[in-house]
Amino acid sequence: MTDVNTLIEGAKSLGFTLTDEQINKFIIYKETLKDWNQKINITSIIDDIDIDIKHFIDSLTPLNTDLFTYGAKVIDIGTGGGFPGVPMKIVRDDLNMTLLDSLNKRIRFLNEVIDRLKLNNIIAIHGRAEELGRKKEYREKYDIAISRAVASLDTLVEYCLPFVKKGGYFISMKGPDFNEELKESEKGIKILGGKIKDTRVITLPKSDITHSLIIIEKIKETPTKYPRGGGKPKKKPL
Ligand SMILES: C[S@@+](CC[C@H](N)C(=O)[O-])C[C@H]1O[C@@H](n2cnc3c(N)ncnc32)[C@H](O)[C@@H]1O
Repeated sequence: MTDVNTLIEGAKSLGFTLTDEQINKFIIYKETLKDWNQKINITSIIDDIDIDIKHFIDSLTPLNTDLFTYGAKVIDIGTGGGFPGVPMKIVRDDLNMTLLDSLNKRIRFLNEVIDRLKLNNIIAIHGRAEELGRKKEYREKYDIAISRAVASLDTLVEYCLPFVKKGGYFISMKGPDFNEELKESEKGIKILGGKIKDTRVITLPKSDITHSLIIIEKIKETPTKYPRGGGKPKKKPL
């Protein structure tokens, strides 16, 4: 018998009462994750309770901001095994979700997850953020860009802010000590058309793990020369 209590109680303390259908989707997601993880490297977190807390519950924390309006168009950049995008989509079926990753084997895994969980209005795309962010079909088309554990914030703002519409938000999911990173990103945030709106520190339910959300509002269009190519966002952050 799969123990779903941690998931149910953790979600509840964030304000989400999971339906049987949603619980079932999390169970299938976890099975698929553990199964594929034996063949391809998706995550180093493999313990059942750890997956519930560090992947599933943690991924739901951004939904507690009031930014995710009904039907919002969201892109999860560097989604890996689908975090935070897939758990968010399980709980908020109305969201229009794009999952982006530069590793094609992870995209294949995500397509299987989308299929097995029968999720609609969600797509997994293969590409590098700094390349897709220059393309008309993706550039400034999203209400929210979100990213967890992909790069330092000064690099990440150049990956993510180009996708966000004016008036939308980039949410960076970080650890507890974000002040230094945030300071080093201030210049880039301004150049790319962003403005720091809020920072929130969250203790994950059923644990003593502290995480943070850095919320950046897009107040101006990103100048066309960004994101830069040739690996510059990473090698030489703004
Ligand atoms: C450490 S994993 C984190 C995955 C997931 N967000 C999580 O929190 O579990 C980082 C992921 O970002 C992807 N990635 C790194 N740089 C990227 C880029 N420039 N564009 C798109 N994806 C990228 C990697 O392929 C990898 O799957």
